[in-house]
Amino acid sequence: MALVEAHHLTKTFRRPDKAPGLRGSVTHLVRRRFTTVRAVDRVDLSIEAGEAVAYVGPNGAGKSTTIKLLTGIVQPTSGHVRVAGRDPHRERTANARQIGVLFGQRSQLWWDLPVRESLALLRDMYDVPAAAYRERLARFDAVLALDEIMPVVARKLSLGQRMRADLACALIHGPRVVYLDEPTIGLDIAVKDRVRKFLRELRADGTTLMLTTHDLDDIEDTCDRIVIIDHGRVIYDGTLAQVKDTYARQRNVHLQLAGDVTVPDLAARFPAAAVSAGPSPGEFTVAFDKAALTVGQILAGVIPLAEVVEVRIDEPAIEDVIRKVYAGELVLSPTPTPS
Ligand SMILES: Nc1ncnc2c1ncn2[C@@H]1O[C@H](COP(=O)(O)OP(=O)(O)OP(=O)(O)O)[C@@H](O)[C@H]1O
Repeated sequence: MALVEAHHLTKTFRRPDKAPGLRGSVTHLVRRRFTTVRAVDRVDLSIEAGEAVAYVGPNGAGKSTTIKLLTGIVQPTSGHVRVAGRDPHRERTANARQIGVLFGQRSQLWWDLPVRESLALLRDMYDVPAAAYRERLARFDAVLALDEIMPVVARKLSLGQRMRADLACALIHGPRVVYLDEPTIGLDIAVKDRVRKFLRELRADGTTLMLTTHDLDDIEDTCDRIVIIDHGRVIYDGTLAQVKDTYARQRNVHLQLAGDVTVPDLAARFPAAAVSAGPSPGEFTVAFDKAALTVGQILAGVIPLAEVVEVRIDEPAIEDVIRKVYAGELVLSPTPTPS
């Protein structure tokens, strides 16, 4: 059985349907009307131990609500969810021992306590053995540089320091599954790198990760699998490589050539590609579908025409694909087949 299992998981909220202003409030008191919002709509998920899954979607897609369902904070309206065989809502206390949660926009630190004391409180709450506690702190310190923030009262931490401390708090009890909701939001590049490195190490240790993020570099750095949600529904679930291969097959090869080669010369060689001249003499870009042509074939076609001084290949970025999905320009099939 998978570590995280959801079947037709659904959460609806009732939102008051109220006209603005005092008149709207009074009318609402007399005649209550509500709109039902399906925040999560028949979501199926199956995450195996040790996987790192990116859970992405536009604002309001239902990401945070899914995390809240998996952590047991909210109860499903319908459907089924199990984490390590447990019902997260009904068995909240037992579930809390096996999961770690980080909400990037909210802290779980005790505001008036130094970081060291927040960690010690969590150690006691979760009955973490002394040796495991010391070993974990040492390991976290190596990547998150905790020592320098241990004596600082939480409310005096900068955002980056707070996130490092919160990550340690979310993991001090050695959870099997970690849910991270926007773990790098608002952080500068140096702290982002530190956090991503930490996530990679966690993953290497066999911890299962589920990550919601708007920062696509987080995904490329940490996850192999991506689940895209929109309007509460899963619209794609597959590997990152599959998304790229299936929906981002366009490749660009930039060539610097020595000799009298023209765009028509190259275009005649590669009728299936689009050839354009670069900004300097001898520079060309060959844009092609990787299913139709390979870089090797392009080089083999160019070498008889001119000396190749430099070659650069653009890999498709996952954000291009996801941006198109968000903008409605690309419709992903839920079970894509690789080309
Ligand atoms: N407690 C609530 N009461 C009413 N509606 C809610 C509640 N929580 C979430 N919603 C609605 O459910 C939908 C999904 O919200 P959710 O916060 O899960 O989205 P999200 O993908 O995490 O968005 P974001 O990227 O902006 O954080 C939205 O329409 C939101 O307004």
